[in-house]
Amino acid sequence: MGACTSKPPTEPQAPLQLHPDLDSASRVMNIPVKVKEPNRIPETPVPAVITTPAKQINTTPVPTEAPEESLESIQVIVRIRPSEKQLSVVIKPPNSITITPPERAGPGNSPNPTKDAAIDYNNFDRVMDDCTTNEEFFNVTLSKVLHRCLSGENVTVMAYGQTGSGKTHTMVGYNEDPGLLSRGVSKLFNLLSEKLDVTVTITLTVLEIYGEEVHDLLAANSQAPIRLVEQNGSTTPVGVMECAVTSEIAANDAVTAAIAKRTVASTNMNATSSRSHVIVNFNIVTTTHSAANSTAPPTRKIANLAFVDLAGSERIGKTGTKHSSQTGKEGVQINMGLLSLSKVIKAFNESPNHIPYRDSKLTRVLKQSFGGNAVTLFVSNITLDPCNYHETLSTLRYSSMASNVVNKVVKNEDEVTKLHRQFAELKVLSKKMARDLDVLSPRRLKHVKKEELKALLGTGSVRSPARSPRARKLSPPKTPKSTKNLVDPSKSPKKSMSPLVEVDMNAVKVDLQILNKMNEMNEQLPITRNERADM
Ligand SMILES: Nc1ncnc2c1ncn2[C@@H]1O[C@H](COP(=O)(O)OP(=O)(O)OP(=O)(O)O)[C@@H](O)[C@H]1O
Repeated sequence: MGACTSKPPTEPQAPLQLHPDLDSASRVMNIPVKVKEPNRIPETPVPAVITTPAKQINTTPVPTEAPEESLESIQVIVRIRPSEKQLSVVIKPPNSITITPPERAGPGNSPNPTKDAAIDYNNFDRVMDDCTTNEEFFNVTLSKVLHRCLSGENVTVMAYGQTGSGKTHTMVGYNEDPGLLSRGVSKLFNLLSEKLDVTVTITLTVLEIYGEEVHDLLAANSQAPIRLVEQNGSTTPVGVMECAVTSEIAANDAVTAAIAKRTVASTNMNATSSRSHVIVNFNIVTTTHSAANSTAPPTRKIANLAFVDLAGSERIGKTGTKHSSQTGKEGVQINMGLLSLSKVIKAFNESPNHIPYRDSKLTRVLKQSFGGNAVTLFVSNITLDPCNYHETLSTLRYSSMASNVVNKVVKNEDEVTKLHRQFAELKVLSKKMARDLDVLSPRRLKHVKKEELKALLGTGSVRSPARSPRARKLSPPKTPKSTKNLVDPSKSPKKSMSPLVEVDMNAVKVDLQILNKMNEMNEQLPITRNERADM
């Protein structure tokens, strides 16, 4: 550790910022506002709304199957911030870290009770050491899952850890080394530029959770509290500004301007400490048209890409603030919000029947990312400075528990696409049903040749079903005469069949029941007689 060229941060770097129009003076505390060129990573000027001529469009029929649901654990990636003093650690790539406790855990901390007992964590998805650049970090994390947004899957990336551990550095970054946000936006637009058969619309919302208040950072009055409502199992903010973004530049500018309104303050632990949680949401609607059938409805997938930069947990004593000060009160509120998040994570491990999402605004807003419908990347930011030993252990403990949370990821489609899909499904089913019923109808059975029936029944020889002991055995006790001699198809081995009798045996079983019912009602008995006559 520590052999890399990146230096421990002595001077706080200027955060990635700031839009010239920023309206942050009233919210930013104790730090001067610096106006810089908005950060941009290499640009590909791609319009967000891409409409292609019909001839270039690929054939995409209406999907006839329900979207699959995949169960996926939250991916936890530990990132270590450079620091001058280092705890003794062993990192075993790619995913394990062992920490040896210091003799004393540092000023203000109690003596270490488990002296010399190294603590081993090996259930992370990845551990990235303090030499890792933002670019490398992006390449092994978000970059690998971003494409899933284009097929309608929600993706959340969130940074968690104590104050000053590098969450904003990871998420937002700096002009020279942009973070996951602008790298993610850049890659998203690059991916879209490669998709020629779709129309895409992207809208942006930016929320701040400050204490127990939710603010809309895109609104002119970003301090007006926003109400949350529960809708279809997830929490929706009411009346937030949605900004349509049509290019990478527009998206980055809008995000930079919004983040500049976030509340920050200077503490002993971090000169630009975030006093609120920020959630940047991109709502991505991808519409695919069918070139083969111009009357076919387009299919529409909807995904949410969320970047969550949490405020850091802090010990009021260490931050050098007073409980009664504004910064001290904010610290208490931040800790309370994070406590509710750790309770949610803990509940998945200890009492999964009740997950206390409703305990705070933070956990309500993040509900889909914990146990819900999202591919979640959980970045666990830590420092190895011995004086932060207990905080680092706590972060690792909760991160380890977070890796046990399983989400149900679905390819989201809009209501119209869903209805069309269900209608197409019904059509296929009803056709199949009609075909199966027709195969079993007395009229068709009369003409089924012996060989074909042999193949259908999967038997070496065809006997009169009435005389077959096997058939008798399989007949249900109260089967009406008319159908009791038909062999239960589920008991027959499935063999290849002639086209005439190409039929799903399970479907036949169901159809048999229907036939029985029909025969019961009509008191018709010709099937057995006809079969016997033919055989
Ligand atoms: N990987 C890193 N390499 C170099 N410097 C870093 C790294 N991570 C963090 N820093 C520096 O450490 C300081 C604190 O980082 P940052 O503001 O990202 O912490 P934070 O976890 O967001 O803190 P808070 O919760 O208080 O907002 C900043 O000056 C930042 O530049």
